Formats: sequence, structure tokens, C-alpha cells
Amino acid sequence: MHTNSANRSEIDEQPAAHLAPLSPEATLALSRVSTATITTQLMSRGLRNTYLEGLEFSNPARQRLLGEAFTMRCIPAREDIDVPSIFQDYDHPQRIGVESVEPGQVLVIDARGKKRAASIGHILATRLKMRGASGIVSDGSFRDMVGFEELDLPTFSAGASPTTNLAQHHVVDFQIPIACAEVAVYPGDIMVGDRDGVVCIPRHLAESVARDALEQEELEEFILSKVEEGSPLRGTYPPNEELLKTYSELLPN
Ligand SMILES: O=C([O-])CC(=O)C(=O)O
Ligand SMILES: [Mg+2]
Repeated sequence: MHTNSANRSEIDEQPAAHLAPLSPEATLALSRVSTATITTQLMSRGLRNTYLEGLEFSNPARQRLLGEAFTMRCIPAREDIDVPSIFQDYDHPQRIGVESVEPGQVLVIDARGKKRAASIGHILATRLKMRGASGIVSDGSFRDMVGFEELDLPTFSAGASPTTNLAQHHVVDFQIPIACAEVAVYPGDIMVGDRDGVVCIPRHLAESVARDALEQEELEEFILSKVEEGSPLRGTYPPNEELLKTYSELLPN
């Protein structure tokens, strides 16, 4: 297939780039709703592959993740290039990448799902926290996991590995579309994490997903209260007309 540089850059830039910041209402809603609700909302918009399978949070006290994606892509390391001395270079792409993450962003690392060597360690993670990052998501592993377990930052990975990233990974680029745990993540997409895992909301859908997810959860809270009172599923979940009417009468105007 013929691809010229003009349509390449179009592909690279769409669809998340140059979008306005999330509204305060959407931010508040997405900080409250569950990833389960978000995936339902995304599925009702035709998106089924938004959950980054197989990632676990490192710090049980910081499971809740929310922020826009700052993407980082790794290719396989090569022995003649990825030698320990390259970390002497402050301009190594991994260092530059970490020092480019802005407050509120989540570093999302495409480590090709490879866990033999860590994709990032505790010192770099601490630097990200100090820069005001909202979290770290990697489909590879972390090293210094004891540090991550204590770090006051939501971080999700596919596991732990003591080996430094150079042994398996070569950071080659950032702020480009990546694959993370088999999900397409574009720079600026909204990452949400909780006890169930991490989901990626395409940026252009984030406002409407946030609004509808909050509405869904308010209704589900009402449904749950009915189930807890002993109501059967029929007529309750999903709610029939009559129950919906009762619910709408309870809503503030
Ligand atoms: O080699 C690395 O991934 C860096 C590291 O250990 C750290 O940041 O603490
Ligand atoms: Mg370390």
C-alpha cells in the first residue's frame, strides 16, 4: 500500500491531538465512575477493545487512576546499541520522555507485553510523581516493586522483574499512537484505572462517556438498593417503565 508522508502524519495525529482539556464536570465524573461502567458506555458506542488486559495496580492504596495518555514506545533491545553506558546520556529517549510528561498525564508504555526486563524503575517513577504525573501504565513489568508498592501514585503493570530495561527494551519514541496490552492508545486519550483494571477512552468520546457513565451509575445505585431490598431481577434489572418512573420522580429537577 502506498503511504506518502502527508497522509502518514494525518494518521499519526488523529484522533486525539489538539483537543480541548477535559471539562471539570467530565473530570469529576471520571474520577468517580468505575471502569466497568466505562466499558459498558464504550461498548454502546461500538468499542469493545478498550480494556488493557492483564495489568495490576502496584499500590493497593492508589488503585484509582485518571489522566490523559502520554505514550512511550519500546522496540526490542539490540546488544550493540543497548549497552549500560547509554544511560550516561541524559538525552537518552527514556530520560527525555520522563522529563516531558506534563502534570495530569499518565505515562503509558508500550513494552510489547514483554516482562523479562522491567520497562521502568522506581527512581524514574518517583521523578514522574514529582513532575505531577497522574500515573504510569505499562504492559511490561516494573523493577524495584517494593518502591512502587509504597509510591503515592497510581501505577499499573503486568508484573515485576529485577532486570533493567536495556536488557530487553529500547525506548524509541513518545507521543505517538501505541499498542498497550493489545489496546490502541493515542496521545491524549483518557486512561482510567480502578480495582478491575485499566481502560482507555478515546479522547473525543471522553465528555459524553463521562456524562452518561455518571447517569448509568446513579440509576444502578437505585437498582442495587431495590435488589438489596429483595426485588427480583424481572422488572428491576433492567428496570421496567414503572420503576424508571419511580426513579425519575426521585431525581432533582
Ligand atoms: O533501569 C531502570 O529501569 C531505572 C531504574 O531502575 C529506576 O528508575 O529506579
Ligand atoms: Mg531502580
